Amino acid sequence: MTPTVFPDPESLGAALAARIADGIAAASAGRRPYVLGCPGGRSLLTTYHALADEVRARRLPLGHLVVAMMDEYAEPQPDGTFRHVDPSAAHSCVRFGRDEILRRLNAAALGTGINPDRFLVPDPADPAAFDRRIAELGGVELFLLASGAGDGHIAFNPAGTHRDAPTRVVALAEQTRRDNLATFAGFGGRLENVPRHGVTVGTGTIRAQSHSVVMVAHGAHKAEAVRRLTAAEHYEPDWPATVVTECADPLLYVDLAAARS
Ligand SMILES: O=C(O)[C@H](O)[C@@H](O)[C@H](O)[C@H](O)COP(=O)(O)O
Repeated sequence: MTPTVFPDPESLGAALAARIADGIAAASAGRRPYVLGCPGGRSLLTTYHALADEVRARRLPLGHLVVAMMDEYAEPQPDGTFRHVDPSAAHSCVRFGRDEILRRLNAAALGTGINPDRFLVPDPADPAAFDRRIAELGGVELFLLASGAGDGHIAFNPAGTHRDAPTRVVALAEQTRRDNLATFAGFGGRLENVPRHGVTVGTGTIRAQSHSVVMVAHGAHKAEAVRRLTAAEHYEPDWPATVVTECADPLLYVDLAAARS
């Protein structure tokens, strides 16, 4: 893939937010849903911030926007089932989505905000329901993507994931857990604080259900991710983020620091 290089994460976020805002406006005019696939973590923060600015400046209504979070940490229960971690936890992707996306965008929307039933998170009790709901909505208009720095995980899909994997509960790879120490400061840098399981959108779901994708990588620590993604011509299971190469209308947005190193 050929990356589009931006000077810094802020200019990257501004360009991507303008693209998303165009899509939301078009969907609103056409009275159809606009499903936006969203990672938690640091990579898309500048985009979410800039999107709030776009929503405010363009007075965008958000009634057609569906925010689909790509994953959440999960805890095993005594009966062998799993449930989401406490949504008030600092590392919860549900918390991240509510604070960094819903609350921010709703505060910027002058009129209609995001309907609470249009915030989707895969449920460890019924992961397949997430894929069904996405399909019912007509797919994901734009899936925002990020790559793990150390192992190329995408959402929580670990190295070795099959390209057609559905949304499901997974055991987190140790390197994914190590990468996520940096993603969520609330772990206090202690690996034992990082949960061992998660519910994740599948690589197959991302491939089959996305109408377009933008993979974002910024910072010198993402240099290896950028190297792997630019070199990839097809899906490479040892770096699951390479699934981006097999998605419809894929783009790779990076900053100078990630591109240079
Ligand atoms: O946190 C999540 O929702 C994702 O599961 C995870 O895959 C994340 O996107 C990457 O670990 C990159 O994280 P950063 O963007 O913080 O580098």
